[in-house]
Amino acid sequence: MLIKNIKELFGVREETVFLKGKEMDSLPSIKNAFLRIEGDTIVDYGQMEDLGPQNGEEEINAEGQFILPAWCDSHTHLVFDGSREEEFVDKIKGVSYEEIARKGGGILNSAKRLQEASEDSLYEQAWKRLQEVKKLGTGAIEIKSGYGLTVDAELKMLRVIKRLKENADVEIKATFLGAHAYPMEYKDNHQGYLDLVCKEMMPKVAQEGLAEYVDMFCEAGFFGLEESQQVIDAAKKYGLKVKLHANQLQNSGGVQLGVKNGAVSVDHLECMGEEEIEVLRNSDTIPTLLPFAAFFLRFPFQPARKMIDAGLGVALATDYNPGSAPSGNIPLMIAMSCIQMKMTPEEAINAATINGAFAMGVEKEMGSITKGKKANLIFTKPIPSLAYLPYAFGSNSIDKVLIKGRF
Ligand SMILES: N=CN[C@@H](CCC(=O)O)C(=O)O
Ligand SMILES: [Zn+2]
Repeated sequence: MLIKNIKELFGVREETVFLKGKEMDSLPSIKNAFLRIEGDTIVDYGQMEDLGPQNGEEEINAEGQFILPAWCDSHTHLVFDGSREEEFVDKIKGVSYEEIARKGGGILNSAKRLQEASEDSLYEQAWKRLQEVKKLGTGAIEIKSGYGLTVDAELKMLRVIKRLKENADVEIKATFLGAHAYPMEYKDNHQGYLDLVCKEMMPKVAQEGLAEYVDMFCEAGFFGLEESQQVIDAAKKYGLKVKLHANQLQNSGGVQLGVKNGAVSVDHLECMGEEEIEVLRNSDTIPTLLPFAAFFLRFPFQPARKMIDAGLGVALATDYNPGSAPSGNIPLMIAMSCIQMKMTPEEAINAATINGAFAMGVEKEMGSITKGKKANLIFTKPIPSLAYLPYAFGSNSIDKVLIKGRF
């Protein structure tokens, strides 16, 4: 397939490197470009004037359109049953997120529903969500368990993710999040639940190859530092990589714990001090910001500007889940990051493409326009500039999406 007359092709990179600090503000591009695809792979690109002889391949005219690499959403909870808008209304009326959780709402509410739902129903609901985010440009997505909280229900969730993986063209990575919340029956027996997660669930997850990552909600009131360390130690034992939900509600030491243990990423980061930034600067752990959760729960937005100005590279992800971020709309998330966190459009796009790809281990195949990578592309409608994308935040500026060489 040959795509011709592209107004501007963005995210063109010969080399795949995680972008940090000032590098994040550059999104290399080619104006008046062509792009050649063979099967599911990008094989060539350049300026129209350098397009050599054509060989009767299928042609697409992208006149007036920009093309970008598809998004890599490195943090979602896409598999869940139903929705939680009654809690949304409670929050409007003044009940806090923690209060809702203490009364058995929140994560436990979703867990109760998920335990009762059939695997087929969960699969169908998640499949619909996947189709919805694909239309908005998502070409790779990480999905966590964590609404099961029993051996059977956690495995059921992970099998749903496995099925999605087998049937979807979007790239999917699975994460085991058994340590998401303590079920009511373990309220006074945390060690009992930790043993269940580490000694019963995790061996099965590893044995069936159901997840590549282990995550935990590392936060006072959920999994404390010592409790999270137990989960990390078990993950290491089973050869699973570590991610953490950290510093959402407090400066709880989650960032430091993640860095100390070589976590791939620490995610959320609403509560960040100088020390956390410094610790991250001296590590390979990726800070992943989840602005939808801050927005939806009316928390302060993550200090993206401060972090990037301090030389850090960040990834952005939606956190798509029924409780704190019921949306997987990356164009909206990019707009929010520009408007509320003062990221430039280039920084936000890099954070949701190449840096997101690193945060979910797909950087060799996705996240940029690079020869040999998958043809995962977003075609915009005719828009005046790249900045128009976040500027016109309520409009859908996406015309079509190509995933692995297919519309
Ligand atoms: N913070 C922990 N877990 C999810 C929300 C879970 C929920 O409220 O259902 C998150 O990433 O925001
Ligand atoms: Zn999350």
